[in-house]
Amino acid sequence: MAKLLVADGLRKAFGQTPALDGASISVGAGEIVAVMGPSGSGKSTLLHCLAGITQPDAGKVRYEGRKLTEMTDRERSALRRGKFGFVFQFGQLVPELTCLENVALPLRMDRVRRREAERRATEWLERLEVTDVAGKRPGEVSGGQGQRVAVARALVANPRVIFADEPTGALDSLNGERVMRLLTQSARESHAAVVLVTHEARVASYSDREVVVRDGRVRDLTGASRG
Ligand SMILES: Nc1ncnc2c1ncn2[C@@H]1O[C@H](COP(=O)(O)OP(=O)(O)OP(=O)(O)O)[C@@H](O)[C@H]1O
Repeated sequence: MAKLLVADGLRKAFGQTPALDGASISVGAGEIVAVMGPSGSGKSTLLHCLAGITQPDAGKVRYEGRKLTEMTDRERSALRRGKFGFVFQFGQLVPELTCLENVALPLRMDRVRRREAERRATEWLERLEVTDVAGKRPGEVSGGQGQRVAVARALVANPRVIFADEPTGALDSLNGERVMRLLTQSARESHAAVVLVTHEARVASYSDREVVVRDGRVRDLTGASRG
């Protein structure tokens, strides 16, 4: 499989605390990878480095062969806006905007006209089974609905990689399953890769491949099980 995103030998410390200690991982186009591991092992830091949000102290991240770690901040933000989508534990929707406007926002930032942006946002609300909340503000919807809106927003601009950090962490198991089913189904239909940080085996089971981060390093479970 062609490798879309490759990180090699990432190191990152916060003061005296090492978060990553030589972490390497690669993600193929359209591949869904679950990143598991104990609390504090470096999962979120790894995700932030892969997404170009955090600069590692050492090591390289390449997206389609281009080194994120050597881009200017401006180039990195352009790449994030154009190619990446994000879903966090708490939807992080803009509270003043309706759910429809939240989903349309990435398109509006790309200068898509309002009517077209809202038409495409409406399609995504339909796919995520949340058309009924289109006119509501995030404060007026349930946790599960809010996460489905956040997934719609992450996918609306046709990203190549979705970064999801504990996307079901604040949901009960039924809503968590629904979010995971819709997230992975939509990503597969869009041929988007997913980097999914989770500590729940049930959530990780939606992925194609599981890796474990321990003490700032990555172990590929698939490779380990082969011997
Ligand atoms: N911004 C920061 N400032 C200081 N220390 C940090 C920061 N971010 C992470 N760390 C530290 O780096 C280490 C790895 O943190 P990280 O959040 O990547 O782990 P995690 O595996 O995602 O944990 P969890 O499952 O609890 O979210 C931890 O010791 C953490 O306390």
